Amino acid sequence: MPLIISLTTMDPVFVAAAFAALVIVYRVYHRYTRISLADVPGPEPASFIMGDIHKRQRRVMLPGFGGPESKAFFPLFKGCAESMSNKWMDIINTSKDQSAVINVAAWLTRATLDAVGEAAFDAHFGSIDNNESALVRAYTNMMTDVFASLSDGQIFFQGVSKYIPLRILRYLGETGNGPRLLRMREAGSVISTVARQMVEDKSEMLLQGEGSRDILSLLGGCTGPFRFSKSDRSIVKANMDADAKAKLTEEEMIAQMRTLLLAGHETTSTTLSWALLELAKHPEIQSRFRAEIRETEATMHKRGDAEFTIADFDRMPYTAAVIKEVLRFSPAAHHVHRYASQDDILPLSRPITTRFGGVIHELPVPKGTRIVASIAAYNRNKDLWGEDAHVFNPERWLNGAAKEKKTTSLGVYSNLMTFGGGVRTCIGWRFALIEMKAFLTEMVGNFEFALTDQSERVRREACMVMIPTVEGEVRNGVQLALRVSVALRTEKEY
Ligand code: HEM
Repeated sequence: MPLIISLTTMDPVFVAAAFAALVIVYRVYHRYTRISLADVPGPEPASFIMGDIHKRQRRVMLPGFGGPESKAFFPLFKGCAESMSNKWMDIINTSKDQSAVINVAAWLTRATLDAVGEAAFDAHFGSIDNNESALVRAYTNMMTDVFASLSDGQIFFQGVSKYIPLRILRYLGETGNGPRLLRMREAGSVISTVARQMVEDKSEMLLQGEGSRDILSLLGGCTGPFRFSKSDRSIVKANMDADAKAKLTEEEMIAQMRTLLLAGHETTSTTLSWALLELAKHPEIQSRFRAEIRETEATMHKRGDAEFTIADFDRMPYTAAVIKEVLRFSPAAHHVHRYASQDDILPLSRPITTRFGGVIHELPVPKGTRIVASIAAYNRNKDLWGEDAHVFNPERWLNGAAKEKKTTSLGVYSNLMTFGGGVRTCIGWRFALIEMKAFLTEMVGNFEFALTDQSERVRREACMVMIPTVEGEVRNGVQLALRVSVALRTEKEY
């Protein structure tokens, strides 16, 4: 009571000032005693937003990327790999010493573009035969032309772009005339035209009852979440008749196709390129890998088959180990972005020392926080992968070392972060695995890969994916030149 009485007799200005001072003291006390993300040392983040639109679009596409669907594409991937290796064989046969220096990364970009075209859209781009088509020209070196070697000004703009309203950013993207923007718009326009044409062609085919197993057919055909209506001549319009929760507008469909075309070939070709570089650096690993391929071919011939089947891979543990190690060691996408949609607290597997010397065991993540999660750092974290985390060593997948230290279980495949994780996990990860098996067994079965004088200068250039380039020659785009020769077979191995 005496306190209340004395407060009521005090000068109100003094009371207000005292109250404000108390609030400030409390705020300062709270700021320095509470754990804050701001105290954790780390880089500045950026992000994109999750939401219902994403959920709906993903639900529409998911049926096309299941296990059986991806496995069914194996012969098709093998066909694309064979077309490429036939071309390499021609180059080698016409060279003087039965070997040739080939920019394997550039070939793989085109071969995997053909593979995603056939599998996802039942479209025959013919990129392996014709590297001058509009689509191939649109994609060739697009990532390095647009994203490589940014100037200080461009990096600064990227940093501040998160404070600029989306509408203004879009306007700048549509009207700006810098060479990178022009390149991106030109490529985008070619790719959209091809996508629209594919939708039209597929609509016509489905009308004729010729839908196949490709993803576009699943979107517009009878096995997907949409029903193709004969009274309507377009997949997109048919899709508009479908359940409102699971429909794509025309623009969304074209956008999805553009995403699939890009995400479905740059990532796989890049990973395959890094695989070949590691095999060239480690001839003993390459030989062991080839020996397993030969052994499987022998079994296959014995039973009267001429081609690998998907089941053969279950008997190829070293192949699986090489692929896992490539995915760990050289993840195509080096980081993913997240945006916290609600307040959360992350428990830490290892305490962090804050910038003020405090030790924290959990991390508050306030709503709205932008997060950059490093795939490359997770995949080479010594706590998880051991002291040799920075060494390319497929053996770790066979001797149990890869599993030994795991306290976490992350992602969709072998505790690797390569395909991301959670609601935005790579939709095409099974597709990619089957494709990589098809390409690697074809390439390593037929060819030997060795380093060249240029190999020392090969660098990963972060252009959304880690593109192989040559130091000092980034403007020349994707480059990974290896010496390729025919892998000899003994009499018995034919
Ligand atoms: C080795 C090959 C591949 C790698 C390393 C890879 C990696 C990734 C990563 C890291 C993400 C982001 C996940 C996240 O934010 O958490 C992603 C998303 C995506 N990937 Fe892949 N990817 C590969 C192959 C493919 C293929 C072959 C396709 C399609 C044919 C594909 C289609 C997509 C799509 C559509 C998304 C967006 C998914 C969503 O936001 O829901 N990817 N991929």
